[in-house]
Amino acid sequence: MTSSNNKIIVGSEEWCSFPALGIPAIKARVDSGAKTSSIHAFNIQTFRREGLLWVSFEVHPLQKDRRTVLRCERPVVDKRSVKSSSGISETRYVISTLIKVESETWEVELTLANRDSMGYRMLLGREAMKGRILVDPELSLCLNEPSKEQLYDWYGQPQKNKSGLKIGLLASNPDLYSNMRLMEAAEERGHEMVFLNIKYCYMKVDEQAPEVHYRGGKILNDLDAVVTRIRPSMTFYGCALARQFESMGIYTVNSSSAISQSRDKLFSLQLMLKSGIGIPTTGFAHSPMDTSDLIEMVGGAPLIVKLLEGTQGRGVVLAETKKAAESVINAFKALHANLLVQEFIKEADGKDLRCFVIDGKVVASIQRTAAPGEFRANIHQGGSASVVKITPEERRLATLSAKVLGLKVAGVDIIRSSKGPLLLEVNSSPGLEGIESATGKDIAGHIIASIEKRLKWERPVSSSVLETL
Ligand SMILES: Nc1ncnc2c1ncn2[C@@H]1O[C@H](COP(=O)(O)OP(=O)(O)OP(=O)(O)O)[C@@H](O)[C@H]1O
Ligand SMILES: [Mg+2]
Ligand SMILES: [Mg+2]
Repeated sequence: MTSSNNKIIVGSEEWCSFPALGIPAIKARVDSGAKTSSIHAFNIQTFRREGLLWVSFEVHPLQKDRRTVLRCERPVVDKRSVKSSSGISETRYVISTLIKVESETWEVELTLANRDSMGYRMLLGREAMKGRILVDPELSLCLNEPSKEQLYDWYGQPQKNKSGLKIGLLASNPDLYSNMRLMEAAEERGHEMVFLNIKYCYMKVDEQAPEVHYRGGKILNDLDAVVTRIRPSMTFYGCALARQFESMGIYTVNSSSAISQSRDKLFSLQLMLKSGIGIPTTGFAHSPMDTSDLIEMVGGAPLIVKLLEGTQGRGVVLAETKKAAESVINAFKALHANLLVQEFIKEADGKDLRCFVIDGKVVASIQRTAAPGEFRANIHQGGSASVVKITPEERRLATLSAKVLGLKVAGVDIIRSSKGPLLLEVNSSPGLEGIESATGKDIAGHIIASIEKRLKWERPVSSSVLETL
């Protein structure tokens, strides 16, 4: 349908295609409120071709279907930095490519977004529609809609037989970004993932036939692997469940022993030191009497006092003078808390590194920078994240720390001191949001891939005809 001035009339959602990207059909949400158009892209990687910066990325052209994947390549025409509400800066690449709507073809700019826009794989913004399209928001799907047969022809029959792995996600909150991404990545790679709420699992401790049951009485006996994402407050019970799965011969990542070990901060730092990993000079105490000696032990003020139970930067205090240090330690003492005093690495200038280690390799790293006037780089304390290139020494430190604790997946925090990189801590359930949005990498996919490798699972040859497009 066209208007009197020959513009194409569209409704709120329409099918279009991108001939130069090899996308024969994709349904777009028409959104004149957005300036630029965007496409939901993942596994975004840049490379150089004939001196130009190119980007390669994958697209799921069909809604609610993560198994159909197209890989596309285009030169980068622009990079835009978008800062999310959580303070994470994200680089979005912009490409220019041909769009085809009905029988008309023209060049448009597309932002590669790594989030679904309201369940649509693409968003058609007003710049792309300028001079060519009129929107009637009362209508939808006014243009030619591809038939089911046509879609099968282009994208292959939907696969019915499940040949993937069955993986459990042992965690507490299915709505957490990290957990949603793991579920998505497993499905994307052809597996079935079930969310197992730690609270709803119970077990039969039996030498011959150990079992895990799930709320309602279902016996969990058909899992190939379990991804363990245990929050600190659930360490005891979560690790007991992980151990139970292990005794049933199910592969766990991370394993129960590695998690319990890494949750004990004193023990894990002692293990690190034994392997020659450098940490800031640290003193440990439980409600100490000899406050003054404790302070001298780590070189005097300024120093850092940490509650052993703290996370996300809570319970970490900078004491600038000996007096301040004494009062903080005495206050913690009154709480009968386990505490740690540590040399303050001033030259780190409010920055630290988070290296994400999977299977002995650093797959992504970010630098976290504290908000002005703050020394803690935690995102939860207003810090911001950016991509960083780490040195070979930092890489070694990160992989060795994960290895010493036996963690297949680890978030290793490193601080840059004048004596070289020092280890701050190792996290056995590192969050994915900060690192994925800052680097654009599919870390969840990496985790699932490491399970496939360990279980020697091979991807069945795709029945689709995508290669020929
Ligand atoms: N010795 C130190 N010198 C300088 N800065 C430090 C030191 N220790 C910690 N920091 C800063 O404070 C932040 C928080 O410290 P740390 O990571 O030890 O505790 P946490 O973040 O509460 O624990 P978790 O990461 O498990 O949530 C670090 O990210 C770092 O920026
Ligand atoms: Mg900590
Ligand atoms: Mg930390």
